[in-house]
Amino acid sequence: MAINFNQVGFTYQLNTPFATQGLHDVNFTMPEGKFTAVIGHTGSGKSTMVQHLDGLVIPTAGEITIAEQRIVPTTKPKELNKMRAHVGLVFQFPEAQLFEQTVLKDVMFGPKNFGKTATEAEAAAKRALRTVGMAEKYDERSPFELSGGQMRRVAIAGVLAMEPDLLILDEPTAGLDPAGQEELMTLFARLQKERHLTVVLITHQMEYVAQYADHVVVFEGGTVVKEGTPAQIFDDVAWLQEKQLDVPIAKQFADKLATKGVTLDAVLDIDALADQLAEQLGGSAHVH
Ligand SMILES: Nc1ncnc2c1ncn2[C@@H]1O[C@H](COP(=O)(O)OP(=O)(O)OP(=O)(O)O)[C@@H](O)[C@H]1O
Repeated sequence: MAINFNQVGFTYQLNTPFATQGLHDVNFTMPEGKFTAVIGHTGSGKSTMVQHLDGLVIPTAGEITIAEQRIVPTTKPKELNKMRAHVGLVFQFPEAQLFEQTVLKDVMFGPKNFGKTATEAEAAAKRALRTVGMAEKYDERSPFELSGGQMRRVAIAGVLAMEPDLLILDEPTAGLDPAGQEELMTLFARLQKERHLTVVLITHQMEYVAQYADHVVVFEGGTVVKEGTPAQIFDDVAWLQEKQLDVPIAKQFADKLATKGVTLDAVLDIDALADQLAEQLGGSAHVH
C-alpha cells in the first residue's frame, strides 16, 4: 500500500480555545512494499502523522491517499473501515492492551472482530504466534504470566493475525533489552521481505534506520523537513548535526572507507559492499 500526504495539516481540538497544531503542510510518499523509517525529535509530529494512517484521526487540511482510499477533512470515520482492515498498527508498549485470559484468545480477538469465524480466527492466531516465535505451549497461558518481551510478541501477533498489508510500528522495541530489540527488528525485516508488506517504523534509533530502511522521512516542528534513501539522509553530517540527529556507525565506517572509493550506499547494502571491496582488492574478498 503506497501512502501519499499532500499538504496535510492536523489541529488538535480545532475550533476551540485549546486548538494545538499537530501537523502542517506535510508532504511525502511512502513506497509500496518497502520499509520506511520516520524520524524526528519528540513532539515533531510523528505519532500524530501515524494516527492518520489508521484513520484514528482525520486531517483538518490537505489530502491523504492510502492505496485506493482518499482521505480529506470531510471524510467520515466509518468510510475508512475498508482501509482499516488492511492496516496493522503497533502502538508504543502494545502489551498494555493485552486483556484476554489466554494468549491464544487475545490474538484471536482482532480477526474475530473483523468478521472471521472462530476456526479461521484460531488458525490465523496460531500462524501469527508461531511467526513471532511464540511456541504452542504458551497458547493457553495467561498473557500476564509472560516476560515483557514475550508479552510484546503476543501483542504484535495480535496485529499480524489480521494479515495487514501495511504494518505501522511506533517505537516497537522501546524498553526491550538489546537482544530483544534485535530479534524484533529482524522479524519485521523478514516479514517485510517475505510478505512484501509496507512497513512504517517510527524510531529514535538511527542504527536501525541505516540497517533496515529503504526510505526515510524526517519530521521537525509538525512538518517534513527531508525525505530520501538512508544514504541521502545520512550523507550530510553537517545537516544531521544541525538537526541534532545521531550519525549512524555505518556512516562513520563509510567515511573511513571513502578514501578507498567505497560509497555510503554500498556500506548500507552489505552485498554491494562485498562487490565493491572485491573489486578494490582484485576479486579476493568474500563476505559470508
Ligand atoms: N492529544 C493531544 N492534544 C493536543 N496536542 C497534542 C496531542 N498529542 C500531541 N499533541 C501536540 O502535537 C505535536 C506533535 O506531537 P506528536 O505526539 O505527534 O510528536 P512525536 O514526534 O510523536 O513525539 P514523541 O517522539 O515524543 O512520541 C506536539 O506539539 C504535541 O504537543
